[in-house]
Amino acid sequence: MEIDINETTLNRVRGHVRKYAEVISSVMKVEVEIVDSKMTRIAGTGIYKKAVGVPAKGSVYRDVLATGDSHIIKEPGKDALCMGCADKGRCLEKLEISTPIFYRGEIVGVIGLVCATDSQRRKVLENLDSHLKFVKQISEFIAIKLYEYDENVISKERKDILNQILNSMDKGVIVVNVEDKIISINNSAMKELKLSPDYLNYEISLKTKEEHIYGKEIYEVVIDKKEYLLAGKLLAISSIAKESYRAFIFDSIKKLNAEYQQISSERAINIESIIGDSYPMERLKTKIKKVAPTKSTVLITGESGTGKELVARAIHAHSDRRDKPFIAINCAAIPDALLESELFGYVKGAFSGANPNGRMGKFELANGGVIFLDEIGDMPLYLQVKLLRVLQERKLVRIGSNKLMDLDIRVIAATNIDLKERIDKKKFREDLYYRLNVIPIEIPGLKEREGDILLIMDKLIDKYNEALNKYVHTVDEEAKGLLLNYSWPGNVRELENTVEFMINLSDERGVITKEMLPDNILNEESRECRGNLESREGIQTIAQVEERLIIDALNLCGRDTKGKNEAAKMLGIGIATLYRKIEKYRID
Ligand SMILES: Nc1ncnc2c1ncn2[C@@H]1O[C@H](COP(=O)(O)OP(=O)(O)OP(=O)(O)O)[C@@H](O)[C@H]1O
Repeated sequence: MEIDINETTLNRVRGHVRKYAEVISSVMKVEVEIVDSKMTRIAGTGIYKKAVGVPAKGSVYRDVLATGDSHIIKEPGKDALCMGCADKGRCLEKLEISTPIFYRGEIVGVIGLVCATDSQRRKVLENLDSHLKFVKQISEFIAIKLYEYDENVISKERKDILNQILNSMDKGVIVVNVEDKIISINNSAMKELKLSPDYLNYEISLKTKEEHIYGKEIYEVVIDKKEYLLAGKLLAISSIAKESYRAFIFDSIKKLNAEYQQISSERAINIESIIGDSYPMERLKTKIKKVAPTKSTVLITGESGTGKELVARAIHAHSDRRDKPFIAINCAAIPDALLESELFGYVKGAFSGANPNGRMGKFELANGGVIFLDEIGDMPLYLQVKLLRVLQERKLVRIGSNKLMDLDIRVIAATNIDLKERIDKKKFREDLYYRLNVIPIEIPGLKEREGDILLIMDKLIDKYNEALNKYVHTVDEEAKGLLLNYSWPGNVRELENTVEFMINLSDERGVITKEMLPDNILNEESRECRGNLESREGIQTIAQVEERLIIDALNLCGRDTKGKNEAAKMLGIGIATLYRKIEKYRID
């Protein structure tokens, strides 16, 4: 519905005007013509029907439009108003009644009643009062129609404006009526939920999970059997109609889902998640409980897969920052060129190729909570300088900005390489080392706490029995011996992969036997045997064994990215560790 500015006000409701003209004509048994403010006939009955769209000539209508006064011309041709009329002398009308139509204080048209015969004239004059009232009433009805028309235009306009605003929002918006049907859905929501406008009127179920992420409530949303986990606000919208509406406003699902998963896994992790009752592990747990409530920086050291991240999360879970973010970043897994912006963020237009709106860095995301800087030993030197400054000043500046931001953050760093050795090689700053090493936590390798192997294995067997729908209840003595003797270079991560492997191979007897163990464990056994048999000659250094194992895994899985990922999994080490070792041993 668009307004044509050249159109007269009355013409906008011409359909209604024509109906009212017919109504007057049939009730009063007279002919009717209705003209607009430009004297053009909008409606006409009887002989005037053909003249619709044609300008009326009579001077009476012009006078009504000018003065706003009604006129009753009882003797057409003789009335003073007829003097200037072009049709004077040829006029066949017997009686003419002209009534103005007012709308918002303006005269927008005239209703003209014309009697062409004496009998019509007589009947109208007999009931003149009630007829005049009736026409005035119709004139008001027309004004009401004009009002409704304008209100319609205004509300459509408002709706259009609102839709434009909603569709330009990043947030998804879904409006739902009392019957839980979708009555409006914006572009962001359609994009995020992969829905089309056809989903209007579909039923939607919105149930709160009574959990929050960054202050937003998490909802389980179901539309057409599709389930989504969304975080946002559900607002009740009051309306003048009886019906009430609710608007669900939510954020980018992918982003929040990723954050949600991170947070929910963080929530689930606490000191109880650290399995092991060996002496070193008991000491570790006591230390975690002691240091968790402080704000001091922690440096966790330990081989790959010993549970450094697990310990960092447990510290977070037992600190008073447990409801604040825990943000982890692996400094070795992110290319140097990107690491700086990942850590510190950047402002709008900081560099080409960046998000045009700028981006928060991990430090900013972790503000108020904990940042976990994994594999800190791999951080390039120039970033170590920047990190040191952030740690000293507790202030942050995004790349491309000069605005200082206050940081209230606890730093937990971790490394599986010898930082002292890196310092000697001038690859790690000594001052940063001392800044980080306020509370050192060392996690022993799995082999050094053999007592934990069976305990952790038992828990993992339960986990994978459930996940893979199996029922393994025993590991036979021979397999147990091999597992206990194995060197576990990939530590708990490797043990977990091994358990998953064994449970996959298990049969309905539910007993793990030697045949179900992965090759690397069996191979190590045969190498050990060979070593024994051939005495000192057969002994290799750990590094040699490690290099051999990596080459074997790469030969088996391939050297492309997918192959390397598989090889890392098979070896029980992280992908970043694998890359580092490939570089260390110069494996092609
Ligand atoms: N004591 C433990 N009890 C239970 N699970 C453990 C334990 N230690 C490690 N894990 C599990 O082993 C896997 C590897 O642990 P995590 O990622 O914390 O090791 P990491 O030392 O940080 O490894 P990387 O140096 O390769 O990053 C995770 O699935 C973790 O839950």
